[in-house]
Amino acid sequence: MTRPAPASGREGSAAETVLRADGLSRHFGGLRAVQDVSFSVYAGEILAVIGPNGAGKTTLLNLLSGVYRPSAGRLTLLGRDVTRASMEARCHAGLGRAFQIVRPFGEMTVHENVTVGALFGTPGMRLPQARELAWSLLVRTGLAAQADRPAHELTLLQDKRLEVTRALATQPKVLLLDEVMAGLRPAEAQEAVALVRSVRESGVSVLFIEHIMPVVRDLADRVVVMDQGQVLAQGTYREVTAHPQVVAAYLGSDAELGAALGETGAGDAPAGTVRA
Ligand SMILES: Nc1ncnc2c1ncn2[C@@H]1O[C@H](COP(=O)(O)OP(=O)(O)OP(=O)(O)O)[C@@H](O)[C@H]1O
Repeated sequence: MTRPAPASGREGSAAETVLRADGLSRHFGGLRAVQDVSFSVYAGEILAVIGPNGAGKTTLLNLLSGVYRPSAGRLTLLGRDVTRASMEARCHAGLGRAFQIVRPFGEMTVHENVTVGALFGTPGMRLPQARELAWSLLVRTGLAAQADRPAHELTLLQDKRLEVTRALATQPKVLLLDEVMAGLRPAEAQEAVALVRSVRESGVSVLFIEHIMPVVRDLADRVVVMDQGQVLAQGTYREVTAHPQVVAAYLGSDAELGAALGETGAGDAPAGTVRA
């Protein structure tokens, strides 16, 4: 499936759909944590998923990566139905994930940690090849100087770099990021933003969950807003932050985020393409 490229400065060419959710739902007993969620991630795109606490963002990420099976709906990765596929099968099919809480193998070196990611991500990859791939990725993500240090010695920002590098070592076409900016100081968050941009430049699409609105504004080509398990709006940052229901959802739940929305001057923005 193709459509015009997202609003990211690459208009004029058609963009391939790399990940497509159709009517994804996940219920826990009577609780509809995710309800009939549909969206696409396009090649070369950075897509943010935002929403107030409890909106269903993490559950959605768990549905995408295969931690949970959906109660209903369908997930397509690079044209292939992966709705029932295991986490491992999704990883091998091109889906990578980096977690908010980083859990490297602390006693292993940084280079060994990434090598494990490479071996896991590509069945049949030989050790020398995995070590070489790990090294090239560490150079790219700015961790080469730490390559021989035990992972437990890293700073929080370096930990996050390692988490992203390990995920990249599985050679994904789409990378899922779960609040990777959490806990970072503003200057560190800027470095992490640059890292995510470089991931995209390397040809990997990115879907990220984030609470820090300036990061969403700076990084996302498009934004999917969730509330109470459903998609409230999707569009560019300006479009979704101009959407009255989005503003209401945030102001009703989180004053800080509401203020962040206000700071965009969103009331002036056109809301024409936002779908509620
Ligand atoms: N394993 C589970 N069992 C039961 N309920 C769950 C489970 N996981 C999530 N929920 C519920 O589903 C709803 C959505 O939770 P989820 O963690 O996906 O939201 P979120 O948008 O990621 O929130 P936050 O921003 O606070 O992390 C919440 O009401 C939560 O309590």
